[in-house]
Formats: sequence, C-alpha cells, structure tokens
Amino acid sequence: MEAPLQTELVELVPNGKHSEGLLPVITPMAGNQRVEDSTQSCVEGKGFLQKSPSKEPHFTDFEGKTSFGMSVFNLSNAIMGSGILGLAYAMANTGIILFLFLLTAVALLSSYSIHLLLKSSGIVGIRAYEQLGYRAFGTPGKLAAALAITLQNIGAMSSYLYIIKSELPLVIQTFLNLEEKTSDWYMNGNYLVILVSVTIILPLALMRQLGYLGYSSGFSLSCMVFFLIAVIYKKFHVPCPLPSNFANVTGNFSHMEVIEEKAQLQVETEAADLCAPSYFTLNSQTAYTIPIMAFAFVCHPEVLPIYTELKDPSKKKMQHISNLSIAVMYVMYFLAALFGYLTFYDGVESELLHTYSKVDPFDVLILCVRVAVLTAVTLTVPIVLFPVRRAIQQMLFPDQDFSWLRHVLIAIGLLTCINLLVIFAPNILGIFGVIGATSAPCLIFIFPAIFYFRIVPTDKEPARSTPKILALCFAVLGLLLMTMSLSFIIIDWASGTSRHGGNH
Ligand SMILES: NC(=O)C[C@H](N)C(=O)O
Repeated sequence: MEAPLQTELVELVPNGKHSEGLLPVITPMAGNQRVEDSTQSCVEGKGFLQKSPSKEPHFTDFEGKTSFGMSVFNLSNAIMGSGILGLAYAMANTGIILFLFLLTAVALLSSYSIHLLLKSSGIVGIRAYEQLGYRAFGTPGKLAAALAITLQNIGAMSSYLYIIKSELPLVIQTFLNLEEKTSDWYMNGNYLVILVSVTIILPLALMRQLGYLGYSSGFSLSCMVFFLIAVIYKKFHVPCPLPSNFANVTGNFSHMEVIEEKAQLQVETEAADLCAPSYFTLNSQTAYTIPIMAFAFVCHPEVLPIYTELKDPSKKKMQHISNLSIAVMYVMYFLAALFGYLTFYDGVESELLHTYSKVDPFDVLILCVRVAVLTAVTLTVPIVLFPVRRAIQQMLFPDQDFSWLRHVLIAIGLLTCINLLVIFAPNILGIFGVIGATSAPCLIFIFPAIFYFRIVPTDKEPARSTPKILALCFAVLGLLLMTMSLSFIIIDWASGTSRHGGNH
C-alpha cells in the first residue's frame, strides 16, 4: 500500500521513548517537536507524504488528494453501518432518556479517542494504528492493534453481509410478486451473498486508495438518509399495537369468562401499555446497549488511513472531519433509534429492518428501504476492509513494498472468510454483542489511551500531567466497560434468558 509506505520507512523504535534519529526521516526541520499545530502541520503533511517533485500530483501519489467533503463522506460511511439497525432495540432496553445519555457519552468519548490517536500520530509522524502500537509497546502492541482491527472489521463486514443474506431474498421475492419463497438459487441468501461479494464488493475492495471510494460513500450515506426518512414516516403509519399483537391480547381475553366491556377495557389498557414510551428501563438486555453503541461508533481503524489521504492534512482538519462525521451520525442514530422505537415499542427486534416485515412484508416503501440499506451496507464493506488488509500486511509482510498480487489475494481471502462466516453466523445481535464488547472498547478506549500515554514524551507531558491522567482514566473506563459488558453477556447466555430478537 503506497500511502503508509512512507510510514514504514520511518525507523520505528518500540518503547514509546523518542528516538531523535527517527525524526529526520520524516521531516528534518520539524526537529524534536512533531507538528502539533496547524501552521506546522504542513510540514507534517509534506514529511509524511513525500513524493518526487517532478511527478505530477495524482490521486494515487503519496500526496493526499482527498478533499474535506469526501473525507467526511468516507469517515461517516465507516461509522455508519449495521450498528444503526440495532439502536432501536437498545432504546427499547434503556428507555429514551438513558439511551440519549449513553449515546451522547459514547459519541463524545469516541471523538476524544480520535483526538488521542491524532495527537499520538502527530508526535511520531505515523499514520497507521498498528504502528502506533509498535511505537508504544513493540511487536506485541502492533499485533494487539492489528488483531483488534481485524476482529472488529471482520465482525462489522460479516454483519453487513448477513443483512444481505437475510434481506435480499425478501426483496427479490417481493419484486417477483411471489407469495411463497421458492427453492430457486436466486432466493437463497447464501448464493446471493457470494454474488454480491464477487460482483460489487470485490471490485471496490481492489481500489488502492480509500479516496476513490468517496463517491460511493456519499451514495451510501444518502441511502441511509432515505432509510431514516422512511423510519420517521412509518412511525405515523404503522398502527400500535400491531394487529397481530392486538389479536393475541384479544385472544387471551376471549377465553375468560368476564363481562365483555370489562374485557374490552382491559384489552385497551394493555394495548396502551404496549404502546407507551419508556424513559428509563433496566433489564437483562440493557447489558447489550453499550456494546451496540460502541460498535455503532467504531471508525477508528479508518481514521488514520483517511488522514493519510487528506489534502493539506493537519491534525486540526482531521479532528474537524471526525467531529463533523460523529455529530451527523449521532443525530441520525438518535432519530433512527427514536422513531424505530416509537413505531414498535417493546416489540422492536435486534435488527430494526426485520421488524417491519411483521407489518407488511410486501409493502413498497419497506421494499425500497430494504434496497437502500442493502446498497448502503454493501458500499461500506470496501471501506471497512481497507484497514483489515493493512493490518494483515503489517502482521505478515511488514517490510514489503506494495504488490498488486498480494493486494488482490488478501482481499479475495478476506471476502472468502467473511462469506463463510456469514453462512454460519448465529444471529446479528451475537455479532454486535461480542465484537462490541471486546474489540470495540479496545479500539475506542484502551489502545488510543495507552498508546498516547507511552508515545507522548514525558518531557512534553509528564506522566502526572492532566492529559495523561485523563488518558489513563479513559483506558480504565474502557477496561471496565469491556469486563462489565462481557460478564453481562456471558450471564445472559448462560441463564438462557437472551431474547435475541430477529428471526435469524
Ligand atoms: N465500522 C465499524 O466497525 C462498525 C460500524 N460503526 C457500524 O455501525 O456498523
């Protein structure tokens, strides 16, 4: 991969102590203090993205060519994925107020962690997550980061392909106006996933630069905006309770020998209960909330590759891009969760889209929404695959130049593994829960904080300085969240109370 190649030229010194010898490779005039402000950031950009002056600037050169807007699209697309479909379920298990509080906290913490990553990367002139790990802790640091990125992003891609597997057959069935599912190959989710992977995802995943994917990311985001509008619209057009639920309630009462009006009254009260929003809820499923939210905001493996390709890069500009993307996604996440929840209340499933099938599986708007979400997640796969391929190259071929053969083979290998995984994935919440509870806290909280602590020199920020203490608290918070969510999930599984929702 060409862009990070410069990083690989940097002589890396594991331990977090700063070798002066490293800096001239990046930019001699920057000296000991790496670029920390916007005036110096040009130096950082030039040093990092060296290119031959005789060469015409070109998209595939080292010099970043991706505009601010395209980078916002790419990062937003990296953030936005299947996480959005799990949020209404999270809201049903927390209540509106607690959900809003937790969502705000996760969004703010996510932005702070990008700040830590950018600051560490500015200090050592490295724009690759794994190499920050190497600078901080040597090979174990690099491997831990690469492993977490691989796990997280493979989990994310599997969940996207899982959506394709479960939704695409329904879309085709509706298009063909078929009452029943047939046994034709085009109704088989497994074949369809393979087809989409080969024809759409693989060609996009072969791009050498993330910057090229800006347009597809923009399109993917507009599909998600359409999804959001449809969710809001449906809130006002789907009856509550759903006729099927209502029939259950009525059915129960018809067995009882009570006066008809009294039964009717109770039915209405029960229906009203089913359709009243809760502001604060705690139950066994609340444990999934933080992992689902953490999963939804993960974009950290993509931040540094996007930074590398940014035109006129500076830490401040990249932080703006990140804050803007997180803010837009925060609003979209909240609205999607709120209106999804207010449509089905406690009846919402772990995968929101699936819940709409209960209303009318052949509804045209829902069909369009399905197509939009399918398009959005399909176009997100190449963005999320990018850092995994990088991590694998870092782990297996650390010092080798770019090779098209390796680039193509890793993409094919990865897509093959993910396809196999999807064919056996138990259900989408399992993926959100376990990945969100393990690699997501590592990538968002623990690694950025401990890498920062080790990388920022003590003469610049002593170990007891406020930023470093804050960073340590951040790592401890991540550790706590990870342990808490994992133990809740294990208890939930062990006790068999898990109602994973969805019919997957
Ligand atoms: N990029 C990721 O790792 C997951 C993404 N945040 C999602 O919601 O699907």
